Amino acid sequence: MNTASICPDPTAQLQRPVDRVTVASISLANFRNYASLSLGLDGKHVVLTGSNGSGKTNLLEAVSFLSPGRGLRRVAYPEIAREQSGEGSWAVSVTLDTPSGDIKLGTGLQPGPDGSLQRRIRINGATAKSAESLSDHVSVLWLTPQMDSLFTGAASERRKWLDRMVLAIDKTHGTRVNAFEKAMRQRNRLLDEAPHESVWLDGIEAQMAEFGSAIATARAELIALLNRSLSILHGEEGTTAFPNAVLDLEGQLESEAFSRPAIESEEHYRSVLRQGRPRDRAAGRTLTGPHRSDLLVRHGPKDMVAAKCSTGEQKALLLGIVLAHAHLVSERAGRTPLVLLDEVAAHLDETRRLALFDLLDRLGCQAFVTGTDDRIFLPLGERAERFNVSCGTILPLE
Ligand SMILES: Nc1ncnc2c1ncn2[C@@H]1O[C@H](COP(=O)(O)OP(=O)(O)OP(=O)(O)O)[C@@H](O)[C@H]1O
Repeated sequence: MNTASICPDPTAQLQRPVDRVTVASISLANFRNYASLSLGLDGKHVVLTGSNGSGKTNLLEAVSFLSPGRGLRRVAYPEIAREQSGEGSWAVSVTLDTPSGDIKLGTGLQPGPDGSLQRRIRINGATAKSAESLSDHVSVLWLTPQMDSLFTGAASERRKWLDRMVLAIDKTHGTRVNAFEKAMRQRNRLLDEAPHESVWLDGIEAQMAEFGSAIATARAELIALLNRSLSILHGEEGTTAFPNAVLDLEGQLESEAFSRPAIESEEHYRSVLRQGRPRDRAAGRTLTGPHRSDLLVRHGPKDMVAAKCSTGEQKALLLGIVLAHAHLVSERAGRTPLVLLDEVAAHLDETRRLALFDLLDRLGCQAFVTGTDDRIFLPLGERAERFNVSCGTILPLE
């Protein structure tokens, strides 16, 4: 049965108070160009400036490992270990400051009982079973230069982004996506090797329909919630700095039978899969399902698809969505997320930059921002702690 529901009524307002969660300290061991680092913070925004290649993004990446997945660069864990060390292990330890007290989180690649390196998660000193447990304590959102081509690039990247946004408010979403992909691989193999095994196919397609419709439901709900947060944060039209983005899901399916209204129906998807066996067998893959859908983003005021907007407009739309997502996560989780903005401020004109700083104030979350020029962050004044990053060391700026 399809049980996915991020929120039964996407238009409902949540009234719960929001807790402010900040990083009070962070320690790194053997993490990229940091042999070891220990940094105390005071809960304000964190501005990291320094020359290219000094280690600014690396620190943001370390913070991004406080969420499930492979961090903001999406690399294999062994790549993170500092090359010069000759070891494969690395560690990130963070103390969070929350209204209910400090929480100590640790993650990294550490040798297991058999000596092989495994990702470890520790929460308040105890080993946690999975990285999803981190989501009970902190949410981490980010915008990086690698995301600049999101609107013009492959649909698969937008789906991954969308799923990551769902994951930030529904920690079971990753399991559902993995289960769907596993079942789809099994179906593709069976169609190829034993297409007449209809009982097996029925069973696998039932699983695909269960997880596939749950994925589609969760994505559709996230989009409804995000559109609402976009309107609340930026106004119906958006501001001059952040034009409102309007999000939608497109089927992008070769079969009209799996159109948007039907996407959340498990029974319908199961029958589409059954009927589509000959065609999918000929194609060598499953042609219908949530793995073929796309996230559509439009520039609201211009009523134009994001991919056709200027580079600056695309950046403003992206940033507007990330901030709206921060608003949504605060509301749903009842606590502010950490927001990592890598090389974002330098690409904004002064009006947009000041609007960004104001929005961060409104959201109340702790942001980690990077750049090569410290002066553009001066308007943050007392709201931020400023640091210089240089060859794997981080020192406060006066
Ligand atoms: N596994 C590793 N071991 C050692 N050094 C590494 C490793 N991975 C990356 N580095 C180094 O880390 C350095 C800093 O990278 P980072 O991406 O943080 O720079 P940055 O300060 O964000 O620079 P930019 O302003 O150019 O974006 C790079 O010089 C890179 O060679």
